Amino acid sequence: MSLFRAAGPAFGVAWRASRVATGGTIALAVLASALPAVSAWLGKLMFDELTGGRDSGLIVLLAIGSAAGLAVATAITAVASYCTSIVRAKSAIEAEDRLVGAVGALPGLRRLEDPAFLDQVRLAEQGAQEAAPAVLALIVESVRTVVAVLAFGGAVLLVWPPMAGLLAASLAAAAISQLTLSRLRAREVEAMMATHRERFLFRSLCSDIRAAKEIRLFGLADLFRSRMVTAVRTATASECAMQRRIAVAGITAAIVSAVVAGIALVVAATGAARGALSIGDVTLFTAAVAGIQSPVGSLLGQLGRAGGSLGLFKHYLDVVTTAPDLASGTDAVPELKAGIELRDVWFRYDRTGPWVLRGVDLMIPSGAAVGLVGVNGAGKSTLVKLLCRFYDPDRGRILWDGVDIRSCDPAALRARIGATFQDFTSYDLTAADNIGIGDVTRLGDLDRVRAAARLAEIDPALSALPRGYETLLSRAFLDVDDKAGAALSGGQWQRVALARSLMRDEADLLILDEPSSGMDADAETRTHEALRGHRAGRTSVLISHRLSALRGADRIVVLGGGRVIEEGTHDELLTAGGEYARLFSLQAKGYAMVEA
Ligand SMILES: Nc1ncnc2c1ncn2[C@@H]1O[C@H](COP(=O)(O)OP(=O)(O)OP(=O)(O)O)[C@@H](O)[C@H]1O
Repeated sequence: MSLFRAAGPAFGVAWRASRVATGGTIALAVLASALPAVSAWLGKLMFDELTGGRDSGLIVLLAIGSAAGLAVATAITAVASYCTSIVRAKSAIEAEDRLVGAVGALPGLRRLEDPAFLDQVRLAEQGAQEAAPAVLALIVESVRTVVAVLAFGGAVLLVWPPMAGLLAASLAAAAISQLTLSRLRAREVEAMMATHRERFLFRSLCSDIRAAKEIRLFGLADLFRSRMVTAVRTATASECAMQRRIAVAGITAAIVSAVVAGIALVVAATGAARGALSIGDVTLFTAAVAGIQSPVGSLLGQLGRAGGSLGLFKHYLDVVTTAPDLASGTDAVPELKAGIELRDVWFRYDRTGPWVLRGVDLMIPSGAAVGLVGVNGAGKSTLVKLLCRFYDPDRGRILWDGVDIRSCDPAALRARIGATFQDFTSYDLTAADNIGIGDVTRLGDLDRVRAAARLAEIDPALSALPRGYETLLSRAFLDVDDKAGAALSGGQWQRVALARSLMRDEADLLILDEPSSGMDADAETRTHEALRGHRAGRTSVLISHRLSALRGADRIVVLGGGRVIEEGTHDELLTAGGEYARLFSLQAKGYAMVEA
């Protein structure tokens, strides 16, 4: 998309954000633009009267009129700039809302795992803030310029026609250099994206509480600081080079316009000396040259700034119109009756990468508890992500009661699933919200929240917090009463995440990916017993490296080489003496050695 084709949508953002303020800004600009010409004309009449009729009453009136014209123009400009600030604030909300909405509405995870897309989102954020007010300012400057050129152009043509050509040539040269600069500026921002990303990464690492222990223990502070400084220096050097170009272009433009204004003065003065022009004509002519140069200069400056912002706004448009990363499915998802079946499912994260799943065939019967086992990297979490339809299989199908989930509305499918992911999120929210968001329809239902917390055995710890369930679970933000929030242990956070997934107590499918890896052995056993009771008769998929946690599962599935290599109950798999039996006896031996 060409730079200025993005101008229409950018103006659309301002217009939708506030029609009154946007329209008002433009209308006031038209008004304010005409006044300097009126003022200059009154000034010319005044000078002519001074050198001609010398009617002092008229002279005073013309002087007052000329000054009043300029004063009113200044007042209108101030009101217009107030309107612009409203447009700026409201269009930033409008654009940010749409941008965040578009990213949040992506149904899958693929785009968010693509660094190029993430860079584009960061550029889009910048474009979303700047483009609408920049385009509005460009329109205002254009209006000012057109009115000024029309109003003063006649005077210039009348006095010395070649002056119009001279002005046009100097202004065209400035326009070309501004446009080139604006393109360079936008390209520069894009090119420096990786450097800014690195700079941000190291800067945030240095103050991130989650990294603080390792940074201190491994003595990484200097390493990260120097990497950040290197990134900052690279970005600064490039920014300085760009500023040099802008300065050179600015100085050249200033010299050219001073020369043109000088020529105008010489032409007018010699004309007056020859008696061809009146003093009033001289003042009008020189005011006209300045009156055209000034708005055109501002317009060109704004053209440069708007060009840079529109370059970034193109990324905004790309992000907000980005195609969904999953084929659209719209079917409702009925309650699970028979079960979920994976039929010859193949999957890899990118087209050229290795296959993670290579033809998985698996039945998860409704009402059954299925345990998933496999070494690190076997694809257990990947399989779970496919069940939630964060990605679609590259080959094969996942059937929900016989219906391919590709045809289902992803949101409807996910509404039927409760899950604790291995890399769950610890939200900087209150304890109640941290659990309640597991079912946003019951976010404020404290009884439900506490029931889920009791199941996950975290209710006593949360009740004992200074503000109970209203305590902020964050060390990064202050509580409502300006006190630091509470910190939980790793295992306690895991229980909070588990409670969150249990908020959907009617979920057709509960997925628990290593839900108890951070819990002590007692707690793990109790938690699994409680979950078994709670989930009796409901479908669940449980992943755990501690095989004892899976003993009670109705069916245990072992993944290896991207396929299901064993399947059966705990006893059946032990009897079979395969991979599961090997892993189980290894763990049992470990416990026996500890006990001995
Ligand atoms: N988002 C991703 N992008 C690219 N590759 C990924 C991604 N997530 C996982 N992988 C790769 O897919 C493979 C399987 O990962 P997965 O997390 O499914 O394994 P897992 O069986 O759950 O392992 P673990 O027991 O360590 O949790 C790994 O080789 C991993 O590198």
